[in-house]
Amino acid sequence: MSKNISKYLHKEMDSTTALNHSFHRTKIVATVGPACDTYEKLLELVKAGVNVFRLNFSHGKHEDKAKIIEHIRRINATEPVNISILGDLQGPKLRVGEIANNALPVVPGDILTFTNEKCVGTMEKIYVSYPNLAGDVVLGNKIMIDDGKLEVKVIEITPSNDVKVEVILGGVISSKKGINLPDTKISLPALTEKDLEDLEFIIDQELDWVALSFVRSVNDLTLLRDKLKARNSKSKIIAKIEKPEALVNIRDIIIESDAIMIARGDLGVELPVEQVPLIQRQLIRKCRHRAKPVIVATQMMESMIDRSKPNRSEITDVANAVLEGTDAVMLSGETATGMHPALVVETMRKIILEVENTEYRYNREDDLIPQPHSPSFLSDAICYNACKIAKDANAQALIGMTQSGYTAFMLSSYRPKSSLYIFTKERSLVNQLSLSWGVRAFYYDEEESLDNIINDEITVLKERGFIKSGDIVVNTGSTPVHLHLPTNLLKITRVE
Ligand SMILES: Nc1ncnc2c1ncn2[C@@H]1O[C@H](COP(=O)(O)OP(=O)(O)OP(=O)(O)O)[C@@H](O)[C@H]1O
Ligand SMILES: CC(=O)C(=O)O
Ligand SMILES: [K+]
Ligand SMILES: [Mg+2]
Repeated sequence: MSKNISKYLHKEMDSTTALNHSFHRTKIVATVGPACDTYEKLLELVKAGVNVFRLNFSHGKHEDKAKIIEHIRRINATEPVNISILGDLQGPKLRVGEIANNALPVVPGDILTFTNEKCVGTMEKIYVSYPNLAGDVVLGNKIMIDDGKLEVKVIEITPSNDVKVEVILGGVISSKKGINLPDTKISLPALTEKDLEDLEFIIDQELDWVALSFVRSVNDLTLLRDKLKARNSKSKIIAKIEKPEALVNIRDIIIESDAIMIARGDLGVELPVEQVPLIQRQLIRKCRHRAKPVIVATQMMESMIDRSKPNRSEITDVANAVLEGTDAVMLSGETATGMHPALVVETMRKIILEVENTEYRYNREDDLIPQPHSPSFLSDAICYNACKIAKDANAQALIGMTQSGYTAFMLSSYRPKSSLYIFTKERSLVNQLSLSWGVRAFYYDEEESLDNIINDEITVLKERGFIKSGDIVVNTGSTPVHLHLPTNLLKITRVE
């Protein structure tokens, strides 16, 4: 064992031993809001099983977010966990302004007028936060309000650039509700002025993941990537899939992003909602093939916002997402504004564990083989065969090393039955990998020799009780160590 091993033994361990619950391999993302934004509440959620906290920049102020970030960092510093933080940008989302008395009931046949001049919304006029609405829509276009709960149709564009619409599906319009224009090409930039300000904050705060809403093309991602690079940010990018345009370009979008979120809320408004289940299934498959983490989001446990038990359909939704092989499942209003944030997380974790502990179809090396023409074919072949050998030898653990994260995401993408431990000297990755299926990450920066490194890794895991004498473990690594090459080595060991 190399001399500094003890320094790795104090903190960089997974949450399971210390928090005394079994490790769920499908990760849980929870949105932070007024219902859970104190230190105590956040800690409670972590203990219930949260791996990643999402800060939604569509709501709330920077100063409140800064406090939440401080709380989460304190939890990471004092508890044996590596909770990741995800900043979710609002993106080019249109919203109505303030509505008089926060409620405007409308019925089919009513005529409304959308204007870009600020006003309190009434039957007379409703403010929409988008100067080019009249320029972008054409007669007959549908406009959805409040995630599609209400629907209107464009009947007139006035000389003063107001948009008159007829109500098709009635309901109550309240302040600040989102608007979707499924048949209109919006001419808003991928990163609005608000997004750019929020991004500065996200970079300053060194958040682990930044999610870009309403991604339409690879260009949107390149724009964000360049902004991050310009400031030497290590934040990784999540492309939120919630526009039909994204589906057309999905191959390139997956390749260019670090992870994908299936944002079913807006997605189900932007295209026929009955298409969402199969899109979800296909996106998860495609992401696994490209070794990119994927999150299933929105309304997973919606009824628990104000009830203490989920619907049967929600339980089945979470279970099916796990069976489809998603990396993570996400909670929004359930934890942000709901009545039972910790109970929702705990319930979700139980559903995940039940499926994971009884369903062994994870190892999927048969349906994912390395592509011989890929630039990373050689290291892909190592990862593929590491998983295959781990399965054949019934290995207790698969142990990978990574600097870019690539090997971790690749090993994880096979959803191996063996436990997956990742060692990295890249501090930012230790938290970032909390999003990735099955991964438990450790900080480790020795570079003496690969023999020592592998010995250390096995020792750390043995000291923690993750593996014991007689267990078989499979290690991946890279040699010569000091050259930092992509993964090129595979070793199988019986633990002494
Ligand atoms: N500070 C806050 N952070 C997050 N959500 C909040 C906050 N305050 C209130 N909420 C409410 O909690 C719910 C959170 O759900 P979610 O994050 O999906 O919001 P949304 O507006 O539907 O999402 P998006 O803008 O990403 O489409 C929303 O209904 C929102 O109104
Ligand atoms: C999460 C999100 O943005 C959505 O579901 O639309
Ligand atoms: K958002
Ligand atoms: Mg959305």
